Amino acid sequence: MKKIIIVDDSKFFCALVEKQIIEQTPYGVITCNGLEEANVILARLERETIHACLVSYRLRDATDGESIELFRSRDIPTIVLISDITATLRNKFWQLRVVDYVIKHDKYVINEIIHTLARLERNPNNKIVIVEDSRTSAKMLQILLDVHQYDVMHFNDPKEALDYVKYHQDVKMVITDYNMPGMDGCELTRRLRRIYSKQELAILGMSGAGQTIMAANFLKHGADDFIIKQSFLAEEFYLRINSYLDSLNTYQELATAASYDFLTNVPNRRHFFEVVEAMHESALRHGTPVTCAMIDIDKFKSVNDKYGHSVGDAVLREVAQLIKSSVRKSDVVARFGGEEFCMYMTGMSEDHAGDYFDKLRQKISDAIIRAEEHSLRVTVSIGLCSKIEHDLNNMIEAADKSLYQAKETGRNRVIHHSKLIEAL
Ligand SMILES: Nc1nc2c(ncn2[C@@H]2O[C@H](COP(=O)(O)OP(=O)(O)OP(=O)(O)O)[C@@H](O)[C@H]2O)c(=O)[nH]1
Repeated sequence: MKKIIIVDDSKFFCALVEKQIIEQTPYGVITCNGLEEANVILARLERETIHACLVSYRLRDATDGESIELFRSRDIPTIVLISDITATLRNKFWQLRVVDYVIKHDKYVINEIIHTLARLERNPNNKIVIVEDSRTSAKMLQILLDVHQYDVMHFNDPKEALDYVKYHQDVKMVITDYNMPGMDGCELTRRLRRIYSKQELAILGMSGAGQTIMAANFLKHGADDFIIKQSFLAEEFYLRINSYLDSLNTYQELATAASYDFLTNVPNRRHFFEVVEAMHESALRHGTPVTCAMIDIDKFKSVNDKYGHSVGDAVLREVAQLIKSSVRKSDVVARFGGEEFCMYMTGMSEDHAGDYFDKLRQKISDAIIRAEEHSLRVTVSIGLCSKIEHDLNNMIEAADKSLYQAKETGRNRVIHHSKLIEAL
């Protein structure tokens, strides 16, 4: 487990922050009450085991930020704790490349610290693309972004940047200069906005001083913000970048939460139809074989009755996991409600689909599910439909009918709609 090192004179403050970090983050904590102790502890630890440190600017045995220099000399992301800020200190902090400073007004400062630590953890997954043909300016941005642990890529050529961002949906932000060979920053912004909305990608325009119209130009072309290269404060830059990326991440988390089932972490019914309707249209156009499957856990009520609801939940999670681990990337599986899952797959013949789902049924019935102090097995019944219909709902209905017959004829079996015994 990676560690956060706290260096502060007050044992009370250290204990308070330690408790919150342990409760709210995946990190362990080491506390030190002065520079001397911090030196001893740092000598004992490998750099890779330290996630970040919280360091008081003024300590009894180091009154002028010497503790910050100690941690920065080992390249450890540093958050400074301070009672007041001045212009001189601000300058000093950014020269030392600290992640942030936090003013110790009251106990709510701890929320700010946790927030900053969470952001540091997330940032390696936040990819930022810099598009800038000036080496000096690109280097300066890279250094600033490295302090906050962002995943940074640099392009001199806007066309190459456009191609890269087009095919890499994990890029969260583009920071682009205006004057560049081949395509200016506003044009690049306009083209990127054709592909990505503001909820998917943040764009920050940049240009040199004296181009007052540039801010309006960039914003008009779809940028979220604009900075003047030589004159921005590092602190202001971080505040802007972090605020855009925080909003983007929150939006994406909400979108994921709205599309995924909370318990099993597979897509929900709504998301299933959003994705599958487009796939179904394409399959109809190209004559691709498709199969719809309804998968339902047998006698699931008795699992809840015998072991309790939380074991029932664990069984649902495990079955979802078994199904998910069997599907191909191109298949879509969703929880339709209760103990029922629906699956849509393309490109498999009816016979193959029968074999495939029989293997899945077998895999689930063989699995020993461990939940709380219990070990149990469950079976599933599966109904299939491979007769392509214009209306996707008709296929799902046919798969559902087959599932009903699988249940009626003994459960733990796969029934294909083409083999339905209509009398039942
Ligand atoms: N633990 C848990 N149980 C759920 C959840 N959603 C639905 N259920 C339970 O799933 C059970 C479904 O029971 P039934 O519809 O009678 O079906 P069954 O017992 O699986 O019987 P067959 O489908 O006929 O084999 C009910 O007891 C529901 O309360 C859930 O999210 N968690």
